Amino acid sequence: MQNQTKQEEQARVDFVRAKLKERLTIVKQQLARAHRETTRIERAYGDATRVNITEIDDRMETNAAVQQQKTMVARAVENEQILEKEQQRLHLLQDTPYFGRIDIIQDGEPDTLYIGLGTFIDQDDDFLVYDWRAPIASIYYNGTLSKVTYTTPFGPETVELVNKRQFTIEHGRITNMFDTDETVGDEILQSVLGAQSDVYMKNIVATIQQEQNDIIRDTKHDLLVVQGVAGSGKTSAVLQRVAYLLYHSQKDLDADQMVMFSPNQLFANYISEVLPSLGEKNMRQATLAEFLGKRFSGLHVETLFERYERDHESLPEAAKAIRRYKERAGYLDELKAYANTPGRIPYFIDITLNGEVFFSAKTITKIFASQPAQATAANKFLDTKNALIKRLKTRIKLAIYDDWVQERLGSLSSGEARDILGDERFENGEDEQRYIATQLVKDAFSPVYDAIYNDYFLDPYQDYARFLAQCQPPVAGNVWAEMSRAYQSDLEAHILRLADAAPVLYLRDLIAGSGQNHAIQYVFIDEMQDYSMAQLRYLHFAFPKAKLTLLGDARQDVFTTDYQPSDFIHEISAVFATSSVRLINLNRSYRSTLPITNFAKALLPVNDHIQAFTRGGTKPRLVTVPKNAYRTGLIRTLNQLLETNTTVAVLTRDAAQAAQLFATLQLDVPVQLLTASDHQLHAGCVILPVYLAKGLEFDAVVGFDISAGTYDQASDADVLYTLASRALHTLILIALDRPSPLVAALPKDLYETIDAADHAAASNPAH
Ligand SMILES: Nc1ncnc2c1ncn2[C@@H]1O[C@H](COP(=O)(O)OP(=O)(O)OP(=O)(O)O)[C@@H](O)[C@H]1O
Repeated sequence: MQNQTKQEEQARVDFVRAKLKERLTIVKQQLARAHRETTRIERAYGDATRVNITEIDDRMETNAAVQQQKTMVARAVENEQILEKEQQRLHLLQDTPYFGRIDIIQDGEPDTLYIGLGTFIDQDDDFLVYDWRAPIASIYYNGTLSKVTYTTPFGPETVELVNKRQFTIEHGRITNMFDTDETVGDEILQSVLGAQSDVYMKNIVATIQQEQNDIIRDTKHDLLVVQGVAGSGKTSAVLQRVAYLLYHSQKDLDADQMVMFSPNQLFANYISEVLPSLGEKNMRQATLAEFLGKRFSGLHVETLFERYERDHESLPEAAKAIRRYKERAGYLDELKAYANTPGRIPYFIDITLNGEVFFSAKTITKIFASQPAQATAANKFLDTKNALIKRLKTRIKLAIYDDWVQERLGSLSSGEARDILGDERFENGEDEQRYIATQLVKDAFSPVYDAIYNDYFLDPYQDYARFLAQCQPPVAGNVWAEMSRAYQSDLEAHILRLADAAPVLYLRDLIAGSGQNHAIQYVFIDEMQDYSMAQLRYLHFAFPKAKLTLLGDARQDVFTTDYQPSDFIHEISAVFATSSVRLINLNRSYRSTLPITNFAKALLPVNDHIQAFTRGGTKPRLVTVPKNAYRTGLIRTLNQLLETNTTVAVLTRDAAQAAQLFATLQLDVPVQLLTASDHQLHAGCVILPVYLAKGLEFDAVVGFDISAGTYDQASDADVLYTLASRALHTLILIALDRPSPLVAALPKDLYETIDAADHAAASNPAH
């Protein structure tokens, strides 16, 4: 591009930055003033009004004056928050005010628009920068040079796009810029993808690709399913989608009303910087294990990782069949029918107080059974609860004349009596005594109240056991009975297996009428292939108002290949049959170099759809070494890789192998072991089992023990594919004794081989 153009563009960058600086000074002053104002109002009206704006809820407030003061505080706080957000946006724009420019002709008038992380308007109301999420900015991502139509809140608009320019601006200097007629050209993408990785994921706003833009801007569908090959930007697109949705529903949507289910805590941490880098708050994040664990107090719900490690030892055919049976969406339908069977009584247990039965299971059963037979279980349950509360109240009234109460009354000090009375005043001593006696009884009976309120009289675990007993099992009766026994003995050890967790929760929620969160508006599920249909159905039930975005890759099915057929997409559409569904396929893989993507895709039996992004690099290396002589070579390799790479990962088959390898290497390589309970990724060299690396990426990946015996089964191809596709620039596979047949069978031109003798000699000349 001509020098003069570049100078002109640089002059504009300088101009915008100067304006930004001016504005920032003003906003800082305004913010300081606003803060003083908030403090002043809060002080003036005292503690009663010191509220967080989000706490201004629908609690009844009788005192109108206080209400008015609260509104004033809320307004002041809100004003401060708006200014804070603006300050944050201006800071974001300082280094890189924008990354794109479009020249358009609209209604015969030429116009030039610059696109950046946020809108910036000067005092003359000129738009110096447009937010990348503004309707007109979609032209930048979607349009080629011609007439283009974009959607506005008032309907479609058509303009002519005459030029599109991309910039890389660092610390206010344009380091790269060029015009393109493609959607978003390859050159800048090349340099972004060629860079070293970080321990945090970066945002991709400057280089969003057209098909990713569709995911980001879809607001029409209740269910968006993104099936994308490894490294195709599913996670990236979905995070920009969150930012997009927050921008477009500023008034009605808060980040707290969005939940992202992440595959593990490392991943949650890895993506945690993307939204803040876009000037937005992070949405809520949870792993499925955390979500389930919170709902079962006192029980440990088996995690996917624990199950994977256990399966790895043995997974008999019958166990697979049982798991498939329980993980169907239909299993939950059967549970629902079971829960609402007319005349059926859930499994109730006694409510006890101090070791004595207070309300027996028999009494509770009678109350439940007396409800209209056709009512739902939840309605009957609610009526039962109300009836129990009523009976409790009667028991309290009667109990105040019991001896123990009268004795307690007699021995109360005047201080204790005053504490109980609080602000209550009575006309005569008798009423006062009755009040105090009632409070004493209420206090003594409070465990009963808690038990009723918290549904402790329902035993969903045993109720589920009864359900199991009446199922039409997919295996022989004695095998099913054995599973039921194992379920009971696990319960005694306070363990609930993963396949039973969502069903037990569902049963409990159906009966107790609980477990649904109506406030959540969006749920995002990453690595959807790791979820069973039953779990997805349960999440749909738990967040009934939420629109869902599911993303995943059926080919990175590390956890379930052993027993699940993979027509996932078909099934999923059936599970959410009532919603408006859109399926988007992402087939272009951006993460890895061309040789690594070509190698990874060759591992899969069906791979024609995977398109590699053409970024050059060295071929993957397969090093075969004797089983007991890998150490020296591996140490050398890792130390070498660390010289030129920010992140290096050694990926093992399971956690035990990772721990063992760590113990072997830790004295000679600066290396860290990562386990399922870790939250934080580190730069440098890490060792972790491959399943924990899902969703993550590293400059260099060393696959350890890619040997015959470790990766033998056809289904292991998915695990190897996941492993290989974690690498951005370098992939090295270490086979012990003999390489995995899955790799050995690949065309030889896809990788380089280094044989044992060379490796041993190169790694350890003393040998
Ligand atoms: N449009 C883009 N511009 C720049 N980088 C991109 C783009 N799309 C994807 N990438 C990069 O490609 C890599 C993979 O992206 P991401 O992790 O979102 O993919 P994914 O489909 O979720 O991967 P996987 O399923 O393998 O975990 C990341 O480094 C991301 O920054």
